[in-house]
Amino acid sequence: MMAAKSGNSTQNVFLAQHCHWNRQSHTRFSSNSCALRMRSTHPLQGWRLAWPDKSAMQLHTLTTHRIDLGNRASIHCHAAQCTSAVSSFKKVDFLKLQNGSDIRGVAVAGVEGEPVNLTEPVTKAIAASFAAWLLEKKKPSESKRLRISVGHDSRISAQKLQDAVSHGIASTGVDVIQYGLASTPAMFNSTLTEDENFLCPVDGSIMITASHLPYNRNGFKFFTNAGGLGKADIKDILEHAANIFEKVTDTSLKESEEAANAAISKVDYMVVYTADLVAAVRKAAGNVEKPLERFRIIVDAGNGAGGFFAGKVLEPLGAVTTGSQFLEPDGMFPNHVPNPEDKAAMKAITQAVLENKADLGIIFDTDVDRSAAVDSSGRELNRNRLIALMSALVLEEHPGTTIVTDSVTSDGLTAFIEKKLGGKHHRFKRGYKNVIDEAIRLNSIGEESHLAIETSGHGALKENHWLDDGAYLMVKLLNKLASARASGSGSGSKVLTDLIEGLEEAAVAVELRLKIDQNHADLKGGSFRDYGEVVLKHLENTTSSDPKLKKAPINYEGVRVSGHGGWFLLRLSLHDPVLPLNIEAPSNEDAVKLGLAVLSAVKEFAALDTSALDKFVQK
Ligand SMILES: O=P(O)(O)OC[C@H]1O[C@H](O)[C@H](O)[C@@H](O)[C@@H]1O
Repeated sequence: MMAAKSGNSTQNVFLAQHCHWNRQSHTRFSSNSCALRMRSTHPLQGWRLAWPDKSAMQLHTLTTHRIDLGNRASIHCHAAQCTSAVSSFKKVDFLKLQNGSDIRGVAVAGVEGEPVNLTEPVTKAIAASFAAWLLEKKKPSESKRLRISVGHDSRISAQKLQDAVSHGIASTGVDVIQYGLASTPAMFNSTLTEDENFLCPVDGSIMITASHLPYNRNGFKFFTNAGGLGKADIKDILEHAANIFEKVTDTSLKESEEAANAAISKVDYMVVYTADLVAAVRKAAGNVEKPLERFRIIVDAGNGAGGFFAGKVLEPLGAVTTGSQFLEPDGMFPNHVPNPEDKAAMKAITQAVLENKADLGIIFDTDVDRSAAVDSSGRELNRNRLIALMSALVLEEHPGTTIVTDSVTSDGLTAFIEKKLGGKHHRFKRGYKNVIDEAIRLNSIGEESHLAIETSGHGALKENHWLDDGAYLMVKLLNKLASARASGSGSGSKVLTDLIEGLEEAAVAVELRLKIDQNHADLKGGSFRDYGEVVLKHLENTTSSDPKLKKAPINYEGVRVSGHGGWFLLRLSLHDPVLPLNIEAPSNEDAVKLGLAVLSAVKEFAALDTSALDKFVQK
């Protein structure tokens, strides 16, 4: 099951340079107090982050640098003054690697215009910074060593980044538990599992993934047992990483690698994670060993990390999975983009379901935090339909509960949740972390919510620790199939399709992404966000004078307007210099009218590329 833990020889190497977080007091430690602390406490844990560079004797020449992090925190960096400390690494803009609550960058060279910025030294600095953040947060006693699990998806840069992450963590004196190929939700789960045989629970976890992005990208998601880290913490970690990075030398890097290998263990954690999923379905079916016997279920993992679902979850439950496709990890993603929002991906799983006469098809994104399904007739159960289906299941268990969704959900979905299912639809913002945090907030103020879900296929349930887990969403569907069969109330995926009967769907539903040229003079040196806000304000003013259009009374991002039997939403992208425009309407003609209303308001903005909208209204 796992490799034995090797020794702990990292400690001698990391004795010279110390960067530490001091969130409360902003106190500066003097050089002497730092040196004393180092000798009198556990050498590598506590408040310090040690990044390897020089020798212990350089402790005598420590100087302190303080970097302010606004009102959240400050970093104190004690760096030995030594000319050999001059890093041979190029300056890196660490904050550019932030992507909401994730870190994303280019890890593989070869794509024009996309230089590599997620190098191994950068990765090490980020991992070391996360470990330092964790040490500061958990404040472990001197006798306890913290541990961080590290997993990755199928990307071709996974191995090299896993090594770099491991070395970065180990350089702080924190133990590293490598899981190898894993899913994002499994990584979070490892902070909750209580099983010392698997070295669990871990104190923190890092998933190496860039979700559905192209092969040359990669990135990180971070977890503690409180869930995924938020934007503010990621920003702190990146700023701290930049500071660490500046102090790294070639020699220090090499030394750290040799020493760090000793702090690394390997565990097959997916065994635990998949056993939990299997147990959940068995339990829902009334403790039947093979509740999915005679079901034919096809999995499409898109050559990402989700292939385990066929052999390790469905088959033990009795399902036949022949016809499943793209289960082998392949970081070049040769078949289709692993993304349940992608048309080609949905077409591929639909075809496989129909060709194999399967009862159900299941598709995951690369790191399995998103998913969708296809019923036996080839009907896609993704986007609004998946939300409707999950809402139906959750509202059966929790009548009247609030369903939190992202902002691009349809009016038909609201009507379905509120009129047909008797729940409440709280349409919030785009972004999986936003919807999850909002559901948690609602519960904290007394409004019961059990489901936070996006049209992207991210969905999190209260019963599953608010973890957005594509595999768990699919387990909820399997539970329904299994329990319906056990109770004799139905067999096959019709049970699921029947649940969303009455969901009204617009004949036309499009998303057009209007780019903002960040270098355009019209920005007057300002940010694309400020520019986008001006565009949105102007659209809001223009549409308010059109009697055929009505602004949505409650709306949390962008401008959402009803009219011509449909609606549109123009908002700022969470990450890109883009204004995504969603339009839904009963006919193409109505959709064009809505498109024209937007176009007439935004066309005067010279830095906005409206070509997609121009084309759409000319149809
Ligand atoms: O704002 P957009 O560019 O449409 O991107 C929004 C999406 O970004 C990422 O993919 C997040 O994982 C999703 O949770 C989010 O919905």
